[in-house]
Amino acid sequence: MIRFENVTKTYDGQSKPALNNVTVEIAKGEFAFLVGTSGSGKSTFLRLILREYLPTSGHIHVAGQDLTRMHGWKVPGLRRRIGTVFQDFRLLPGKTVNENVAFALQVIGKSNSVIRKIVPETLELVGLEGKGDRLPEELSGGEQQRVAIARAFVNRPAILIADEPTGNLDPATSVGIMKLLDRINRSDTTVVMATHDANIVDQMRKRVIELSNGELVRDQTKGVYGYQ
Ligand SMILES: Nc1ncnc2c1ncn2[C@@H]1O[C@H](COP(=O)(O)OP(=O)(O)OP(=O)(O)O)[C@@H](O)[C@H]1O
Repeated sequence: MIRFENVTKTYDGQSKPALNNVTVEIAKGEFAFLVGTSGSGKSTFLRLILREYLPTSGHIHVAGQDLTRMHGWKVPGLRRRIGTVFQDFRLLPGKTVNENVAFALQVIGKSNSVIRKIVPETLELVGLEGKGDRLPEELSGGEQQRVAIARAFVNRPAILIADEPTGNLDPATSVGIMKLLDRINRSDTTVVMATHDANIVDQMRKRVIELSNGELVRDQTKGVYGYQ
């Protein structure tokens, strides 16, 4: 589903690469944690999957397409197949939960009747039934992250990318969010999650890919966080 072949990414004006000759493959339906100290290249890895940047060298294949050869007009189609969740939720303020989730369907041209059916189904899936008319600012952090996950998943993407999704949440709330991501993964969605949350990684025992100074230094099935 995601394949990096000798991928190096050096940002403009930098001498040191943010990612250095990374080769890795994440299969359809897998759940992979991306760990590493601050600045090790995790966000760069995720942004390359979304084709926010092209690699400086190497090749990236996502959902059967070679991103280095992909025409720019195809990028929105690629991103429709990838849901994204971030530490800071990134919900639209002043829009209700229903509107936040519906927005993801409106931009891809789904009809109102489809939206009226799918939005409540997805809110129920993430445990927010009955909260569709609330505003994000009226919800707890954990609930806001559930809205963000509903919005990321409402279009049933092939891949879900999560960058520190539990970074702003307390441990108990984080466990709830991880159960939800696990459930989404079991519905055959490939999940790649960058995290600094050692407890979560140690509890979940999923694949762990570790970056250090832009290099892939560990790739472990049923892995642990593994460093301080
Ligand atoms: N837009 C950019 N321009 C220049 N350098 C960048 C840019 N984005 C990231 N970098 C650099 O690339 C390296 C990797 O950064 P990246 O954000 O991928 O790390 P990270 O592992 O996600 O860190 P964190 O855990 O703090 O989010 C760092 O040295 C960073 O300073």
